[in-house]
Amino acid sequence: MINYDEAYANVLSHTLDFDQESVSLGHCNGRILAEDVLADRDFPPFDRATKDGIAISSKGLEKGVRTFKIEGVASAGMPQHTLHELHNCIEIMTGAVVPKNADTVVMYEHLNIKDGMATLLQDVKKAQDIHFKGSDVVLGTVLLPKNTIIGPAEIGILASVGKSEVRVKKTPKVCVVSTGNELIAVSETPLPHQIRRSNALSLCAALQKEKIEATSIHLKDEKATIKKELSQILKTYDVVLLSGGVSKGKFDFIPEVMDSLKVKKVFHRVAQKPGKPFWFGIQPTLKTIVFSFPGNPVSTFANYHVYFIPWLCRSLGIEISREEVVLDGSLEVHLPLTRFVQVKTENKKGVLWARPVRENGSGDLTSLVHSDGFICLRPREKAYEKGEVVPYIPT
Ligand SMILES: Nc1nc2c(c(=O)[nH]1)N[C@H]1C(S)=C(S)[C@@H](COP(=O)(O)OP(=O)(O)OC[C@H]3O[C@@H](n4cnc5c(N)ncnc54)[C@H](O)[C@@H]3O)O[C@H]1N2
Ligand code: MOO
Repeated sequence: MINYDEAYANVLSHTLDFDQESVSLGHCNGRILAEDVLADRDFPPFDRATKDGIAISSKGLEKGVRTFKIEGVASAGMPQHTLHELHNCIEIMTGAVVPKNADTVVMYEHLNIKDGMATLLQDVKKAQDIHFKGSDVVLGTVLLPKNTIIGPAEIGILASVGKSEVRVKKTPKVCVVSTGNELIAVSETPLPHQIRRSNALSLCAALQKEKIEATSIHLKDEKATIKKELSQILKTYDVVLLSGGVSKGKFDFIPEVMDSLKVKKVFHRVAQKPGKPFWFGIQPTLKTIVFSFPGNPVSTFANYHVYFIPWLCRSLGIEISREEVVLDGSLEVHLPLTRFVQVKTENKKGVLWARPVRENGSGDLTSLVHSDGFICLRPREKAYEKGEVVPYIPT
């Protein structure tokens, strides 16, 4: 049995390199950018008025002009006007192009306008209230580097540089496979010895958060069926997430079937709780990665977040988030297991405290709704005390 750090390192050394695809701008939220996105023009692309008022030339000001004859009106969306006289002005609206020969804007509140003349009511600074061409960034600047996670702010930038189609990283094709004869469909009524299957639905929902629409399949604990189905699944998908059938039971066929399908075991069993019987491997010819999670709901859920999410981030070329919280309670961790403890976090005066939630073992899926993540407690003799900073894995 290997320890958590070894298991984690092994998982991360088997990442995949995903291809790229083009998706429409409206469908790229949450995806990973596969190209650098450059400014296709200066930002802003022209000298832009930032107030509604008048545009004047500072040369007129220098010559002592304080009352300006209104020559015309420039509104946003109009081509650039020209200011013809130093003692004239052009009324200008926010977002309009500052006229040629003008270099200063004065807002209406600082003016008295009467009979086609605008008089300054207070001192004016040259170049005020203009957002100058290229003052944010110049043409050719990298606005979004490759591997950026696309969110609402990024979509605004992509739109402004004309990307109606965006090159993004492909997400892996994932198949979620649950196993177990006791498991029935959600819509069925369980007999006393049966339970409704929930793990696959939880996993599919978690994958949706990563913009992955997984296929879900349930298999009975029959070796021949599992072998036949998995043989096809391995050929069709990049990643298989299994739940159940990996411990020591007489009907836990997954490790044996994997072996028969030439899926190379990277490791089986990790010194951790929950999720000790976790099996991880790769089919080298097909390059299919197999995460075979122990079936207890909390074990599946914890292993998905502890191992699969970092694996996905690394495969997609994005940073693995490493968070820390302050422990709000004391806990013992017996050797040699690393513990992933469900916690509920609370921000108290800018510090994120994590309080362990009440739970009843890895079969207790009801506890999962009371937590927002796991803290990772490596094994040590000394108990973990309130106030210690520990790694936190959000769920
Ligand atoms: N002799 C040993 N027995 C067990 C060991 C061990 O080391 N030696 N490890 C225990 C640990 S730890 C875990 S975790 C479980 C994992 O077992 P399996 O991966 O083989 O999972 P199953 O036996 O198929 O199921 C376990 C449990 O979870 C329920 N389950 C499974 N799939 C689902 C699902 N899709 N939705 C809801 N619930 C599910 C299943 O009904 C079982 O109750 O093994 C221990 N045993
Ligand atoms: O992997 Mo198990 O979760 O300790 O019941």
